[in-house]
Amino acid sequence: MAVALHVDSIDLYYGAARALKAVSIEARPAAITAVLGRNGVGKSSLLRAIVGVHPVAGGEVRLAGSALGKAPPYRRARLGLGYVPQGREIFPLLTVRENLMTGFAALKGDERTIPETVFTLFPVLKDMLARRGGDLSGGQQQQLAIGRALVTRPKVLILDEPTEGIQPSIIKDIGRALAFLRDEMGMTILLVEQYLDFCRELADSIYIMDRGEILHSGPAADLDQPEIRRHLMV
Ligand SMILES: Nc1ncnc2c1ncn2[C@@H]1O[C@H](COP(=O)(O)OP(=O)(O)OP(=O)(O)O)[C@@H](O)[C@H]1O
Repeated sequence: MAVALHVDSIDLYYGAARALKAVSIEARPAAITAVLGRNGVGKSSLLRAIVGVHPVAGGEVRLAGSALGKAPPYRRARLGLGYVPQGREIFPLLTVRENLMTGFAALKGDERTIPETVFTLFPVLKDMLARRGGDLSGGQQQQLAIGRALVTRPKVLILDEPTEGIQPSIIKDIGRALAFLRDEMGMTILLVEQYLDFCRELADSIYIMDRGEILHSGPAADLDQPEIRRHLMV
């Protein structure tokens, strides 16, 4: 069943520096929501707060209406949050199969299998199951990181700059995979990005962030507005 993710007015600090200021967003069920903004505006911090790897100082994250409170990351994974972190965080010395199996930690014993969808979406992973994660290209590692998140059977898939440093052909594969997960599996997807064209083609709705705050929200077509494009230029 498709579920929504709500972020209500969260604050996040690094020491005395406030990185998120009363940020509220909604990721609608079976839709792709993109958060855009320049370097350092707080996009990764927002995702880290949602998945519970950094504590919030105020506000609330709700999954399918239930507040997550102070639930640690492993519990959020069990409740249905899948996370693909920035930089992918593949284990370089583990094989592709072992990297995928690290997702089993979020599953009950009888659910510990790699879903066939992972290999349908990313056939290269099947060919490379016995290879070490560190031997894969950046794009293949990104596919592996998404595959590992899918192993946990997420209701909401959260991705931190999935196109960063990746060649165009693999960006297309990743875009197609995300569209399939939304359209055919009803998955709720939240991603942060700096690549405008990727978001314009793929996203249903967008948020624009600046200095820890949400400046604008609307349909992805808003990315065509000159004012918004100017704002996102580095
Ligand atoms: N561990 C940390 N300790 C202190 N400050 C941090 C830490 N992580 C991030 N920051 C600061 O918080 C702010 C937001 O960073 P964040 O990584 O969330 O931004 P971002 O929009 O994801 O940028 P990028 O695209 O570069 O990842 C920045 O000013 C950054 O320097």
